[in-house]
Amino acid sequence: MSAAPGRDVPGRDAPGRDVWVDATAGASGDMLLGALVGAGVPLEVIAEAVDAVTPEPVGLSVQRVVRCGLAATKVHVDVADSTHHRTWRDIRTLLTEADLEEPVRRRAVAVFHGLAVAEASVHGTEPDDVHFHEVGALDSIADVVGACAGLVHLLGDDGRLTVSPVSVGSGRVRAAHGSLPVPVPAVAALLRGVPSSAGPKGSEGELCTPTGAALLTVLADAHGPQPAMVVAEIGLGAGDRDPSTHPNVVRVLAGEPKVGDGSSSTDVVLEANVDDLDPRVWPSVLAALLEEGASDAWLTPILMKKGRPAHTLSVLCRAELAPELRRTIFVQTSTIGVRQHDVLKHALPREVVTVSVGGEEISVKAARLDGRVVTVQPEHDDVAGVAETLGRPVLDVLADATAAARRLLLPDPDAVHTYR
Ligand SMILES: O=C([S-])c1cc(C(=O)S)c[n+]([C@@H]2O[C@H](COP(=O)(O)O)[C@@H](O)[C@H]2O)c1
Ligand code: NI
Repeated sequence: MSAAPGRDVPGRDAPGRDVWVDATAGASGDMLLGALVGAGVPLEVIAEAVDAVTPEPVGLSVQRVVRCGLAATKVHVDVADSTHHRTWRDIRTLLTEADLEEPVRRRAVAVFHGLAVAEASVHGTEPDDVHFHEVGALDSIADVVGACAGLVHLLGDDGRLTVSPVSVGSGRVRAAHGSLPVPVPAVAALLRGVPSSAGPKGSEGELCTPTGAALLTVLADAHGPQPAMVVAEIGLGAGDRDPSTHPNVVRVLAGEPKVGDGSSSTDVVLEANVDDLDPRVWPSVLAALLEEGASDAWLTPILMKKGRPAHTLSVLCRAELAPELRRTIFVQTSTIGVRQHDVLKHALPREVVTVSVGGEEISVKAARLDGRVVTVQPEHDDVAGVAETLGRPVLDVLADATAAARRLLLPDPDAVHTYR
């Protein structure tokens, strides 16, 4: 199998939006498509990705509908062979050979892989051999690929996807194997470790489908209430059902991450005092914590009880990462206790630009206050690498990179007090 030439979306200076998906009324693939279109994703973006994957034509159309009094968007997916069964192997081949943007392909493969693992675990088979039944039909491929393309369009290169607690419904539902309990087994497996509940009072039936659960869990960067953001677009996506108990819609809110005043920061600091760890281990502990998403990790020398020299390990991270990072601390150090404090973090909006020194590229991080650049910092690893390549002192390359970045970003780069 040869991979199609993937497209890395070159030159798309994606102004990444953060996205919050409200799945408190459940979610399915087509509801997510509707919500994405409602939030401003052009239908052509979704159609182009779906056409690249599906072997037979898939028709997509948009309808304005009302669900329990709320105006919403319904995306209809029209296919000819909606009962065709495919294995995960078949679908992986379709995705691998399709002319898709790489970020879309990566996500679609991950979502189907998540579905295959969940189905295999509940049916006692191997993921590669999972027959997707309803989920393998063209319309479900369209749901997954279309939703991935829509999300990539909104998120850009650096947006974050947060998903609310997921409502699953209650009762039983008819599927290929007869009547299944809700949440259906694949949904229950996919939602392991993620907040979920039955959902709106009085609602019956399947609110979250396996496709919806896979999209939400595999693609989410975080789970929780709406993060601090300046909302720009709102989309409500409808499915087929319109119960009287609640508006049966998924909501997508997209906007700018709210940074700059730190007023609703959800960061935490994890801390432990450690006096009995082989000091040679610390560098790999810090590296592992940073690799797993910590914003910063550091050691402070301290003098502990009984006059013992020791270290305080401090880890700054987003609140949702705390459980995983705490686990890493317990596994990789000798501590048997970890403290946790909430911290208010004031973060300036930052951007990364590329400058050239001696024909070599160096990334430079710049931060703005009230729209004006207040600091430029060349990435030290880049500087050191370029210094080695050019056979020049690191300090010289650092000075050249800083000067180049100042020329690029500052109105008067030579002024002594340019930043004020
Ligand atoms: O056919 C099978 S094996 C099947 C298994 C499961 C499990 O949870 S296991 C669930 N279902 C039902 O199929 C439809 C598919 O929904 P999608 O929108 O995700 O395609 C849904 O009603 C599931 O409950 C089928
Ligand atoms: Ni199943």
